[in-house]
Amino acid sequence: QYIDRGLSMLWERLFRCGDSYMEIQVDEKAAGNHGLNELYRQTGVYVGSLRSALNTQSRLKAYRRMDAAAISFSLHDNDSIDDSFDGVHVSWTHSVMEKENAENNPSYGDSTRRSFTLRFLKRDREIILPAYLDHVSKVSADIERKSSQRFLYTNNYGSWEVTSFSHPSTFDSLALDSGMAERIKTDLDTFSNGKTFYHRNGRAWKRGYLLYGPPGTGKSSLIAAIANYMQFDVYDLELTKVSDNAELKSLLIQTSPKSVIVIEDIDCSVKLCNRDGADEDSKEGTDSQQSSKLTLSGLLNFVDGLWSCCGEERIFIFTTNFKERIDPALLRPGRMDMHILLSYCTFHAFKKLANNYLGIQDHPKFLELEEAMMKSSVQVTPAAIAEILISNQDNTDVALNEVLAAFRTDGHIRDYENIPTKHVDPSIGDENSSKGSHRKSKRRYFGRLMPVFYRKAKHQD
Ligand SMILES: Nc1ncnc2c1ncn2[C@@H]1O[C@H](COP(=O)(O)OP(=O)(O)OP(=O)(O)O)[C@@H](O)[C@H]1O
Repeated sequence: QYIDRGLSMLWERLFRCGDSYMEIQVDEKAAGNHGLNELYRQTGVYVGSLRSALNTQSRLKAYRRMDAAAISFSLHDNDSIDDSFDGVHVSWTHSVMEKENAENNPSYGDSTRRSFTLRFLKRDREIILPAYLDHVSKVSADIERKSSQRFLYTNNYGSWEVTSFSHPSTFDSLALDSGMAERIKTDLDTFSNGKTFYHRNGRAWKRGYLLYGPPGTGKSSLIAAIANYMQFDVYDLELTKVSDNAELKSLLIQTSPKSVIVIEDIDCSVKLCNRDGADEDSKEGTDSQQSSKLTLSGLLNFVDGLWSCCGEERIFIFTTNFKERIDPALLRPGRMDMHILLSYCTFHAFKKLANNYLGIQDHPKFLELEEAMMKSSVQVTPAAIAEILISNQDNTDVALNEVLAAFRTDGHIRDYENIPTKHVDPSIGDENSSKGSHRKSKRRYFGRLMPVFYRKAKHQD
């Protein structure tokens, strides 16, 4: 096999020797003994990810990084693989030379010298250099990010505490209105591919989403789905645990690029002072008041100020049950670019939940259900429907009858607009505060909200 391979490489070289080729060697070690060459490692990841690697290679190397969720592949020693970029054909060869051949070169101290060689026609050099090598670096960084463990950070008075993030929510599991998932995914894709656009227009490469709507309509689940779609880490910012603007800035600086920064229930997080640093009772803000407090202008700067650009490709997400209670300054484009209403369960969303929890795409009862949903004077959250379906997942008929009953019931009805505001004093921002216990119970019951049905609101967005 080795002789065959050697002969075919020799034949290829002889055959191509008349052509004007250019070769670029990417050594494992950086020139001048400066440690390992990052581009070598990235090339290994890249060539192993090429579709042709699995389809055409007769042998590959497999490995798993310490923090990686998936197995990766790389080229075997002295094998070659083809690739194309912008219509140009290139090939990579992974060469491994034993010490006898490498010992004349003092820069290689260990027993083997490994390198990748990129080969392409000289006339294509304008296309390949340096764009193709940049492409190799970018693709491999994306692959590594997607296959590695992701993290959920929560702030605790000035620093982030970290735990692994493995929320299962995806755009496929979410029950959303028709076309909404596609619209959000398109926006995320445009954002993700928009580095040049943002830089050319002098804008920070960040995007803000406001998710609003009644409790139990999937705001937290959508955040998890967005983070999973983008393969980003999540920073869950609890404003009640931020003592002042300086601390907010310091937390922001500690976040990494390619992350989602979330402030849930922004309307009830803290009683923010106005933009001048004065709260509603005292309109005369001073400099010292501003720095010793968390103010609205501190929060505005967090989302849109100079420091908000300290890490690239970041997504800010605010959630609220009451959009009208948020200061308009926070909501303007550039801060919250897309406002997404998550509302009560429509028939379209219900079918998704029925598929998720009962495994059915259609049922004779669906017609009756659709009619009941249209005529009903009550509205049911996806969380409540999900709860009914989970409790009756072994019996489809019972589950569907209970959903029908929910839309025909007069019991458990609340007026959504009458839910009290959950404002709390920032000075009591601990787990015993009403906000703290709201968030605590929300975390405890994540996915298990009590079924509460709401009367149809008179003025819905
Ligand atoms: N649109 C949805 N699609 C699928 N499941 C949903 C949806 N909405 C709610 N659920 C289910 O209900 C549970 C609670 O939803 P979630 O916490 O995302 O709601 P929320 O809108 O963030 O509520 P709150 O305003 O109280 O924070 C989820 O774990 C999920 O199982």
